[in-house]
Formats: sequence, structure tokens, C-alpha cells
Amino acid sequence: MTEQTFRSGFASFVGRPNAGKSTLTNALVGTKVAITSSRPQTTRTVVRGIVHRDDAQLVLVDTPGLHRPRTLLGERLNDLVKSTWAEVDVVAVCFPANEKIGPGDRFIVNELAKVRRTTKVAVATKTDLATPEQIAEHLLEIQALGAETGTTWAEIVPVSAVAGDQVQLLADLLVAMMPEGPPLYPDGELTDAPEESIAAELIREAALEGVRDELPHSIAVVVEEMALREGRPEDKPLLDIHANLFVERQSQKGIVIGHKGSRLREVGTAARQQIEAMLGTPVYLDLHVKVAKDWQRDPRQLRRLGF
Ligand SMILES: Nc1nc2c(ncn2[C@@H]2O[C@H](COP(=O)(O)OP(=O)(O)OP(=O)(O)O)[C@@H](O)[C@H]2O)c(=O)[nH]1
Repeated sequence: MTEQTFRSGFASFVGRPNAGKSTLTNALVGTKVAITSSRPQTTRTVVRGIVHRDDAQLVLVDTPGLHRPRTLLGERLNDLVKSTWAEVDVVAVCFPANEKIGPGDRFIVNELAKVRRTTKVAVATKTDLATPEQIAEHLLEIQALGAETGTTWAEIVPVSAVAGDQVQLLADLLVAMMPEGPPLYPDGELTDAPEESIAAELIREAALEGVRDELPHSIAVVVEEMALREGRPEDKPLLDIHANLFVERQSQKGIVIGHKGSRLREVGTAARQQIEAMLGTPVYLDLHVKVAKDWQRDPRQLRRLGF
């Protein structure tokens, strides 16, 4: 009998905004790690989900959507994406099966083609939203896009993260592409994102719920302080979180706060519940809205907000 080899490594899902990357990460890891939203471009922080198996550890790096940069923030995000691609073992490009392959996908695959060494996989996401005929057509288009851009797809895999279709197969295929190596993280750890950044993302997700137009891109959240309150009995801990929610303009501040603070209260309650569920500790959330004028275009502010 030969001893089973252990594999470990990194994979990153990329794709145009809303392609289903975060949802797929969560489905693979089996818990809510990366935030998901029906609004595009909400994933800014690199959040890792870790798939633990007896024979492997697969670390998923969830990157922001790559797009044609229009602001300084956009450029920084694109740089972040490309440096991630060069460092991981596999990049899996997500193409939603319910939408046509478009210029956005072509742009990403062309950029990815410049990163030579990394293994490339194509994932047709959201197959529950497409007919078998559409899926077949979609897979052919993905193959054609590979040929056109000089990309060799190691695999083309249709999945539905929501229906749970083929998610396990995708995990198996990705694991098989990882190099042999020891576990990289302690058993059972699902993410190494600092708790502060998880909390910040959950607050941002709650704040994005129901807002329209430009506002989603204008919201940034910074957790200023996060600590267990002192003097509490051991079986009744309380986590104090002080966070600032930044918008770019005074007018946006009013929208976020709402009539007599009603909207901000809702956001605070929703975020608190999510954080409590995630960290398993009762939370006191102190949330303030501040204006950081045009922060997306200002390098100093970007640094302060963690970009
Ligand atoms: N029906 C269906 N919807 C899905 C599936 N995967 C994702 N979605 C939905 O598609 C939307 C976008 O999914 P996300 O996972 O946030 O997409 P993303 O690629 O991470 O988006 P960005 O963070 O903007 O880059 C959400 O409303 C998801 O619920 C799927 O397999 N089936």
C-alpha cells in the first residue's frame, strides 16, 4: 500500500463583476466567508476561504473584479489582482452561464494570458439559470475564447454554487492541480482574514443592501477598534466594535443615515447579527458615518482606508 500524498496550494477565482466568485468560494468552503451581493464590484479585500480535506488543503483567494480602470482605486485593484494571479497555483475564470461571453470576459482572459506559468481553469457558473442548450453553447464559447487568446484551459467545468451542482467535482479537480505539500493552515481554520476585515466587509455588505447608482462604489468601512469588553463574566462575553463607514459626499451621508437615523440603525442591526453569527460572540456595534471627500481618487485617503 502506498501512502496517500497530501496536496496544498492556492486557487483564485476571477471573472467580471457579479460572475459568482464569492458565492462559489462560500459553497466550496461550506460557510459564509467572502461577502456576496447582487451589486457588482463589492469584493475589495482579498479574503481566503480554506477547503480542508483528509488529503488536501485548498486555499481560495477571492480577488476583486478586474475592470478597465477609471480611478486610482481601479488601478490599484487591478494591480492587486494581477500580483495575486502570479502567486497562486490555479486561476479559475468564472463565466456566468446565463450571460453571453462579452468584452469584459475577453479583457480578463487576455490579461490572464500574460501570466504564463499559472494553471488556468474555466468555470461556467450559475448553470441553474441556463438551459442545457445554453450551457452547451456557453462551454463552446469558453473554449473558443481560450483558443482566441492563446489560453490553455486545464479544465472547463460547469457548476451551480446555489444548487450545489458539481461543486464537489470542482473541488476535486482543483485539489488534483495543487502541488504536493504539507497543510498550510491549522485544521478547521476557514479563513485567515483578520476578524476586523471580516467585520468591516459584513458592515459594508449590510450598508449596500438597497442602495442605488453610484453609492455602492463610494462606501468604505474601517473597523477602528475591536475588543472584548473588560469585566464581563466568562460565559457572557461582549465584543465591542467601533467602525466608521465612509462615503464620498455629504449628500451620500444623508442617504446612508436615513430619516432620523432609521436606515443606519437597520444597517447596524443587520451587520451586528451577521458578525455575531460569524464570530459566535454577542457584539456591541458602534457605527459612525463620515465623509472622506472623493476618497477613490485620493492616494492618501486610499491608504488610510486600507487600499
Ligand atoms: N442562481 C444563481 N445565482 C448565483 C449563483 N452564484 C452566484 N449567484 C448570484 O449572483 C450574484 C453575484 O454573486 P457573487 O458571488 O457576489 O459574485 P462575485 O463574482 O463575487 O461579484 P463581485 O464581488 O462583484 O466581483 C449574487 O446575487 C448571487 O446570489 C448560482 O450558482 N446560481
